[in-house]
Amino acid sequence: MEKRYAIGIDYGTESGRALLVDVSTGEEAASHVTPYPHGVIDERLPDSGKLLEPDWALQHPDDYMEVLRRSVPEVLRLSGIDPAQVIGVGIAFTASTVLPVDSSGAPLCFQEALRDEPHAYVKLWKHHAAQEEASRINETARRLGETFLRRYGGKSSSEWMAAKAWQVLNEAPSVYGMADRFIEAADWIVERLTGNPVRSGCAAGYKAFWHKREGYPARSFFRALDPRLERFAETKLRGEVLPLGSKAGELTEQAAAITGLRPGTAVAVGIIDAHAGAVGAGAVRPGQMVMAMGTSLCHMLLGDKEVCVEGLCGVIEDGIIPGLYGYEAGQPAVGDLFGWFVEQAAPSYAKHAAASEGLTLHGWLERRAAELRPGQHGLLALDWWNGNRTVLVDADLSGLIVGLTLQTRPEEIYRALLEATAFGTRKIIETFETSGMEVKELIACGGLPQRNRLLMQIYADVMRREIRIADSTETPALGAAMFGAVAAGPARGGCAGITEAAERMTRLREESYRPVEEHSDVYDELYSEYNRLHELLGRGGNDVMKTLKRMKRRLDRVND
Ligand SMILES: Nc1ncnc2c1ncn2[C@@H]1O[C@H](COP(=O)(O)OP(=O)(O)O)[C@@H](O)[C@H]1O
Ligand SMILES: O=C(CO)[C@@H](O)[C@@H](O)COP(=O)(O)O
Repeated sequence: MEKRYAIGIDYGTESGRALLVDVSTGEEAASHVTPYPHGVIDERLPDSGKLLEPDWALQHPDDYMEVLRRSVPEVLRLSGIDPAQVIGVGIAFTASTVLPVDSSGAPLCFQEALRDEPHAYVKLWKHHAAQEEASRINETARRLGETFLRRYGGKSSSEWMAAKAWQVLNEAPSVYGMADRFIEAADWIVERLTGNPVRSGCAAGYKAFWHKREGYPARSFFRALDPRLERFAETKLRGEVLPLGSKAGELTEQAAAITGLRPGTAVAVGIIDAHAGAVGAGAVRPGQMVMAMGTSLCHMLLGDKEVCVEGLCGVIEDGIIPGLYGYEAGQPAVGDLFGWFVEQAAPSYAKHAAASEGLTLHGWLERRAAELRPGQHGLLALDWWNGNRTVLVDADLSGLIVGLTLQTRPEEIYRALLEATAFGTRKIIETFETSGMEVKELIACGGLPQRNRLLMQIYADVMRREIRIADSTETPALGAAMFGAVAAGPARGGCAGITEAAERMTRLREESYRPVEEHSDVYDELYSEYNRLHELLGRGGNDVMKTLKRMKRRLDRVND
């Protein structure tokens, strides 16, 4: 029989990737990346150059269309397969990445009159300027005794739908008024492909307080936030919410013309990229934790019971694998933190040395840092360069390095930053365990496990656990393709369910990272100091980080 394929499209922070996969073996036939032409818009709007405030992060929705226009035809061309052999398409997307659209589903920023209006653009997941709204959501939900917040570890984040939409209402009420709906970018792309305005139960569950039996929080909650929000859920969040594994619809003629695929190809309901990564890493059993390690780090844990864990991002029934509870936790700066050091803080001599040795600066720093013994640099860092997502859930926290001296070298700082992110992950795992959740197995996926061996060894040492690595280097795209195969269904040569897709299409690498006892002993000591700093500065009543942030915001505004 002729081979059947699915395409997974993974919309990341900086770029979108299409992956063409054989649905019976998981063999990756072709992949293509389209960097977003506008990238992450965090300083100025594209056309007018209008300055954005601190903590803003926007995107241009046409960049997402560019991925459809370029990467999908390109994987067909590279593989040489007949488009008729592609039976399904799945979409993985960062989240909560949200945009306001008009009644035709067109983004408001496409309107000439709104091109100069920051609130008309996509708010990327790492847009952190709605912290005030998030804090008020938390206070109000607590005051009213709302139970939905328990599913999110007692706190909602400034990254999520309600905080972002409320920020639009507060700062640009006319834009809020013009928005027919606020939607996740994943759902927007699915709507472009199928014409169907359906919402992903995964994104709605983790990022918009939706629950499969209870729906969205009641009107009274939204009214208590702000009377203008009373009908927010039933108006601005309109659209049928479909569970993962369902078909959102079929490719329209128009979408087929853009992508080169056949009209009628099945399109799956969208999925958050990290969750798709967990599926693409083959996690289907309770106790498996997948760490999607890239710009940020998302920890996806499968469980067979619902436990409310302090400060975790969310527990959603069927949220990753139908039939299980999917837990999400995360650190919002991991690759980005190492990237910050390389781009903003490493001295020029290191850059020259790396170039003369034919290494990237990351590679050079990693090699040097690997020569150090754990603890030898005398440093300890808190990894909060982009705030803390779990367990403190506070975007206003910031980074810290303790122990710097006149002798401190760049590779020492680099190593301390790698370690800080590992300590942050250990804190998350320990929080799960003390809440009664079992973490039996660690699987890593994403860009970082392929790029930085030292980082992975440090994680194994800090966690005192073996870490297995997903075979695919593109697990979010693979997971999306798997959902595409499920949406197509067995009659068209696809899969009957996601567990079958995982059996057929995923595998782990032979090689794994194992802890080295004496390293782990040192890291136990350092971790207990990390923990002390975590408590002292994260919730010990010491507000120094918040004071500094407030001061910066005030002065940035004056400078505008
Ligand atoms: N060798 C390296 N070691 C550590 N971090 C790296 C290395 N190379 C790139 N990075 C960081 O990895 C991140 C990109 O990760 P990747 O998984 O490709 O992207 P995404 O999270 O957008 O899918 C960037 O933040 C970059 O700074
Ligand atoms: O927030 C989530 C998942 O909940 C991610 O989409 C977000 O962290 C972006 O991740 P990456 O850019 O893929 O590291």
